[in-house]
Amino acid sequence: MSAAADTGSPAPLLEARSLTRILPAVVPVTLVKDVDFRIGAAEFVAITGPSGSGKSSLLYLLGLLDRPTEGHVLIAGQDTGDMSASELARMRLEKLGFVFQFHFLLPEFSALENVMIPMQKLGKLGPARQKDHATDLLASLGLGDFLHRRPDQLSGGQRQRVAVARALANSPDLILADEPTGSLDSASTEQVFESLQKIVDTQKTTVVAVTHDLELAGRMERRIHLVDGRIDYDRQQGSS
Ligand SMILES: Nc1ncnc2c1ncn2[C@@H]1O[C@H](COP(=O)(O)OP(=O)(O)OP(=O)(O)O)[C@@H](O)[C@H]1O
Repeated sequence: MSAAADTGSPAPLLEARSLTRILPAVVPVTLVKDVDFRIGAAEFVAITGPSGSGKSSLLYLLGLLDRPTEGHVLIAGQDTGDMSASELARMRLEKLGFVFQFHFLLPEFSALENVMIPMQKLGKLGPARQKDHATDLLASLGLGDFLHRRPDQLSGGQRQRVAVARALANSPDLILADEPTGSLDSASTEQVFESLQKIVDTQKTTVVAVTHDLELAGRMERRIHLVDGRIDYDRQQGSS
């Protein structure tokens, strides 16, 4: 049953219900334990916590890149627990965008071509419209003069903004970012942060970002703080 049916109100965009991930081993490793939250549209949320507290593991579960041992991830009220691998892949392509600490751009392709790749995979737009859309996205992130540069011809901050544009290519409802500014200097960090904030403000896309940077996390509207795989409710700030 969807969250919307439970409450009569619109389902949150992203919901974790008693989310738990335990790696089976002689001594099982608990990565995430009993995590619950609801995140709405156009929220900018930081996931913080010490090294090894489970931030990346949680993001992988939310991004449908890993499956929980117990509990549920709901996206727009839809429980992803019963979905097949191909249904999960489709949902990732249509509804989610990913940005990682390392940009993972394809080195032999230009910025424009890299941003067009998710559109080609989805197959909803023809080549001319893919190109127009990729051009608009890159221009909106201040990269209008760098469309035809390959990743090795861009600065770290520019590469990461191309990665943000690529994450936006299929107009996802939700961007999941794992340390998106982790390898950048302060000026590039600011540019990438402002790009993400702009997406939230203008496109009403929700952004959930793992970060070690507490100053940056403090500028996001809400923080989910993990300790040993669990939410530390004393340090969680913003709506729940
Ligand atoms: N495949 C694995 N096998 C064993 N332990 C693992 C595995 N993956 C993660 N862990 C452990 O699970 C815990 C959570 O890891 P995770 O990467 O989610 O933490 P994190 O908060 O993102 O850390 P960091 O801030 O250092 O990136 C850590 O203690 C880590 O060592």
